[in-house]
Amino acid sequence: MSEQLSPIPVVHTIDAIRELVQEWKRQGLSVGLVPTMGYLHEGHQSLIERAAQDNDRVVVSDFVNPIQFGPSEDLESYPRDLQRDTALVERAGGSVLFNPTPAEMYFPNRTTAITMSTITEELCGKTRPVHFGGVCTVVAKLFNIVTPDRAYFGKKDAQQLLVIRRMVRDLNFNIEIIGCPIIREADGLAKSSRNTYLTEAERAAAPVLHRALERGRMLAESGERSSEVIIAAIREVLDSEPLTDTEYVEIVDLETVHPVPTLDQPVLVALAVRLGTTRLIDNFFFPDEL
Ligand SMILES: Nc1ncnc2c1ncn2[C@@H]1O[C@H](COP(=O)(O)OP(=O)(O)OP(=O)(O)O)[C@@H](O)[C@H]1O
Ligand SMILES: CC(C)(CO)[C@@H](O)C(=O)[O-]
Ligand code: BAL
Repeated sequence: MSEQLSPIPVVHTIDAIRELVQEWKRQGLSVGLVPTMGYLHEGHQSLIERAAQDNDRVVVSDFVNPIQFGPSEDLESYPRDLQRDTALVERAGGSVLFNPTPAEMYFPNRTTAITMSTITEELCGKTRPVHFGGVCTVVAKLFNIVTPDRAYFGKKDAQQLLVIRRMVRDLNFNIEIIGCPIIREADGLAKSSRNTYLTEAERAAAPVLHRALERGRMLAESGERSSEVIIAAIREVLDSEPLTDTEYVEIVDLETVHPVPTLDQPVLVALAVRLGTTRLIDNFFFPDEL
């Protein structure tokens, strides 16, 4: 089943996307996968453009994955606009949009899931306990359905990138994982589908996340190695904005995702902040190498 909203096909079934990819593989073409939850913006666009540079064909999945949302999270209100997404995928050089329904992706009596321990319990995992299990399960399914040569993930969701790399290593997926840089608004706010939830006042306050991280990065670049000092400096900037409610600011090891006292190895400096009801994340890798 495939419907023509624009010149690129929009495919809704697993059989149809498999058929398309198998035909490409018969022709010896390489395939990139960009997993998304839709409501696409320039962050997603950069992933698709990179995938189109590296591969002959690019599958963009557009699926708001119900099993990665907790019961009190925003599954129902998550923004959706398939028509706009299709146009963006086409402009960015994608070959097909894969937009299954939840019923197509999940059998009603599904009993198999991927669970990962330790690294999914840190950072966002503390307040989103079911999140990474749901992400790993859907990404593993997408990997099996699309069988891409390469898959593209944004560094904005840095813990997700570390988790997916680990899953690929642990379960021997023969897929190269490419981490892509964070795309930002002119005022520094990381682009995110959830930015649309912000009120005018919250949107005006939101660049404080990036300003706070830049303060931390400057300290690290000027030789500061104490996590405590850097975290305190980041928190001070966040606290200067009355609308912020900080969930965490942490500096973690890239392998264990466990907090480290000093920046003596490559680290991820990550934060999650609530502005009203909207939860935003941002980060930087130090050194910026992943
Ligand atoms: N600003 C960005 N720069 C680079 N990559 C991004 C950016 N925003 C999202 N991505 C990446 O796009 C992929 C799909 O993400 P998703 O569809 O959840 O978008 P999102 O804007 O992050 O949404 P949300 O608001 O739910 O966090 C992920 O790999 C994510 O890291
Ligand atoms: C990787 C992903 C598409 C899985 O649903 C999602 O977590 C996201 O959009 O980052
Ligand atoms: N980009 C992460 C998807 C989520 O927050 O559910």
